[in-house]
Amino acid sequence: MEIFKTKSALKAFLKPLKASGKKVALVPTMGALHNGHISLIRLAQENADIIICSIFVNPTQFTDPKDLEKYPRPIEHDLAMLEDAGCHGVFMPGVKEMYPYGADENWYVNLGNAEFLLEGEFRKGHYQGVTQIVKKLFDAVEPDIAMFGQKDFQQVLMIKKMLTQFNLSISIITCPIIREADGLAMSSRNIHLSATDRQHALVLSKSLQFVVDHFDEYSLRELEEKAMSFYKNIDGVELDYLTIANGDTLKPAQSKEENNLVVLVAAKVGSTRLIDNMIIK
Ligand SMILES: Nc1ncnc2c1ncn2[C@@H]1O[C@H](COP(=O)(O)OP(=O)(O)OP(=O)(O)O)[C@@H](O)[C@H]1O
Ligand SMILES: CC(C)(CO)[C@@H](O)C(=O)[O-]
Ligand code: BAL
Repeated sequence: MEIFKTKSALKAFLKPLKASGKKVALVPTMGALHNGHISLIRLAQENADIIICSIFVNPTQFTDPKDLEKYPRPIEHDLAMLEDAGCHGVFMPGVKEMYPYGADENWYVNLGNAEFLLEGEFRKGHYQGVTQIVKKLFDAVEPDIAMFGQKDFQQVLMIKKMLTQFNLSISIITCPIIREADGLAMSSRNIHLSATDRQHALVLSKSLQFVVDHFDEYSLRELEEKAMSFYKNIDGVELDYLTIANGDTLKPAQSKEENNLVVLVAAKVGSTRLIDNMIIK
């Protein structure tokens, strides 16, 4: 497995492989890898010849400086996991390599109204940061396909909008959410959960599962109310949103007859903010 710190070294590695017709997949991450990330690598292997994983904790998508500061960075462990998984190359640039003129670049990606809903409401400017760095990673790798997790449901929509704006023909593959045995969605931030938080965090997947399991029994708003009531009286858990939304617009669903429905949640558990979602249909 090769490690690249610069775009030019990465491009030099990929050039002959692309020239010989190899299909390249990019798996963008912020490191602190877990089995959710490895599932993205595995799916990439089924769909491409050369797998590049990027590890870059992108400062511009963090709206809370403390969140950025304490984001886990176990790089030796990450590299061992990627080597084991059979990844071909790891791109781990420094901040200067990605933002040579400073991180406050003054450009804008038109992401439509959904940019400002859900995560966009609680993390202002987050999706500008995400889509700008993903555009830079796409420019560096020029992959045929790129893998993203359904766990960041809104992120996938925003990245598809960015592709449209820049007329990029990269195929985006959305990978299912990998969960711990008890239902908690794997996340790099789970490491910050205390033993009590870890138990309390199960409320996210349980409330989503309730909506999926009881979808035929109640109205949309009743389902949301009942799922939100799971969060009452749990010490240290603070719900940001729980909504049944249209999976294309992310606006609250208006009818159970809509085709693409998803239930999404974000909550602070102790000092750790977690997100999760389940596709209803
Ligand atoms: N449990 C999971 N199952 C499938 N994909 C996942 C899972 N967790 C993260 N991913 C995906 O892995 C990619 C990299 O995510 P990232 O490095 O931010 O990890 P993370 O676990 O989501 O961390 P955090 O949520 O704490 O930022 C994203 O496309 C993300 O959606
Ligand atoms: C896509 C991404 C790597 C961009 O920094 C990040 O948002 C993530 O890990 O989901
Ligand atoms: N996985 C999403 C990246 C973030 O929370 O910033």
